[in-house]
Amino acid sequence: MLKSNLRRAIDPRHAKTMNTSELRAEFLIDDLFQDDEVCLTYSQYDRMIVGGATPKTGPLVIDAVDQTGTPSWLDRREAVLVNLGTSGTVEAGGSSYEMGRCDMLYLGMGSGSVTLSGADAHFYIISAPAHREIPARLVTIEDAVLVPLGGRDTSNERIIYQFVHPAVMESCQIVMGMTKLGTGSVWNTMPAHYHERRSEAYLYLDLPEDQNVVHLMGEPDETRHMIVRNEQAVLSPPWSIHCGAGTSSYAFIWAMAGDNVDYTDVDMVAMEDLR
Ligand SMILES: O=C[C@H](O)[C@@H](O)CC(=O)C(=O)O
Ligand SMILES: [Zn+2]
Repeated sequence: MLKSNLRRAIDPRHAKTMNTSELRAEFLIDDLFQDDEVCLTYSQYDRMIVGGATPKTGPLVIDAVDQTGTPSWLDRREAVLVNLGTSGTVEAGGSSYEMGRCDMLYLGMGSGSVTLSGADAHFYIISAPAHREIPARLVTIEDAVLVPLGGRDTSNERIIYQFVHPAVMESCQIVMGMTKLGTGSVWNTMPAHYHERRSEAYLYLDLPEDQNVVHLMGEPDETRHMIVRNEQAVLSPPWSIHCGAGTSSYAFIWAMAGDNVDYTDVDMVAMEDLR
């Protein structure tokens, strides 16, 4: 079964009036992984699709998705699938890909329907509009470019793994990777930034079931927080910071889409400017 829903783009003037449940309804996706379901959220922020697929008892197929208005969802889009379980298989464009944990599979425009299987697999899905065909590519953690950041004295020692990134491969809009915090480090993306030219989605993972991440969002001088659990995702509008602190160490998958694929094109926020 495939379920998809639409989320509208929220203006920051509206966002700052929202209470906890209103913020969560617009910006948190907490139902990505349901047995034998594909669950897609189509966001009007850069028309990113953020989803999950859990092929528990048999294969799942993604083909037509109402919100895209095309016969097959990748007719005018590209996608990246990440296996968060153990071994899993993805079939697309006449090829079959075996995926280990946290491998990322890039599928270009025109890949057609996608079949996902693996009783112990569950897949995180990101998609964005594309303007040309780029060949599919399986990117493993060995293929990723590592960027160490932060330090122990600021509780943010972490490694950025760039998977779908100009340093590794071409894409149309998607820039995507994973960040793992060192033991004892809890802060991600601090000092904070936003990027007016791209939207972003975070999926928190490797967080123990009884722990939380306090995710910070909002304009730099009007911040709000959401309490996030393991394997829940957050939509980050172009006007919003996106960072957080966990009650333990964790990792997260970040994915962006927008006007450029320049990872460094960010609007940094000075510590003293946060409110
Ligand atoms: O624009 C870049 C994204 O927000 C993330 O890659 C940031 C991140 O992983 C980190 O600082 O920990
Ligand atoms: Zn960012």
